[in-house]
Amino acid sequence: MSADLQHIKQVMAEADCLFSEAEVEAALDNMAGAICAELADSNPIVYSVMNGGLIITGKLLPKLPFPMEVSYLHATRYRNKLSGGELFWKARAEHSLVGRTVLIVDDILDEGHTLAAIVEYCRDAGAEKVFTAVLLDKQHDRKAYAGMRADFTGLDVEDRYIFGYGLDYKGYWRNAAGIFALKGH
Ligand SMILES: O=P(O)(O)OC[C@H]1O[C@H](OP(=O)(O)OP(=O)(O)O)[C@H](O)[C@@H]1O
Ligand SMILES: Nc1nc2[nH]cnc2c(=O)[nH]1
Repeated sequence: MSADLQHIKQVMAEADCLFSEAEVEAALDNMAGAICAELADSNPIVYSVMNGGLIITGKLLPKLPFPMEVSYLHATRYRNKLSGGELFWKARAEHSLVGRTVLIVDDILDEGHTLAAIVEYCRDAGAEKVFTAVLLDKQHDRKAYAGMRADFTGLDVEDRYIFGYGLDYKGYWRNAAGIFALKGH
């Protein structure tokens, strides 16, 4: 086994589990109920924000029993690093958003620059209403603007480097079935 993979395994062995798979699933059920109450009759376009939004979108959407279109956006500002930089767009919307209700699904609202930029992009593209859903909201006072929250949030999480359920550690452990915090961060 390469030294790198040894490190990746070590990171998981030493990590703290903040939320179990069952706790995440319960949070997703709650989110689904709230989203359904708000958006069931809005014929939304749902955008998963790649890569981190992949797992939570796949888990959440089958819990929403109403018509919707589904696609993805790809914007990243961490690029497998532990701190964020400038937002880099890899894929934008292909649908016309004019007059549409849009739901953006991502794994985490940390500082919020990613979500803020995506919301602005959808509004500029003519969306009538833009909603946001994140599994995790990281608790700190470094948000893009004071009091920033998604419209739908699964769990509040402490101010540490998180991985699992779509969130990566150096590109790994997006597949981890729980929410984990990196030792010492
Ligand atoms: O609230 P912010 O501080 O802007 O950070 C949140 C964003 O960071 C992560 O994406 P990342 O840029 O790591 O790309 P990835 O989804 O491909 O991992 C995460 O998936 C969110 O999209
Ligand atoms: N993997 C990961 N990506 C992030 N993007 C913003 N915050 C985080 C975090 O805590 N973990």
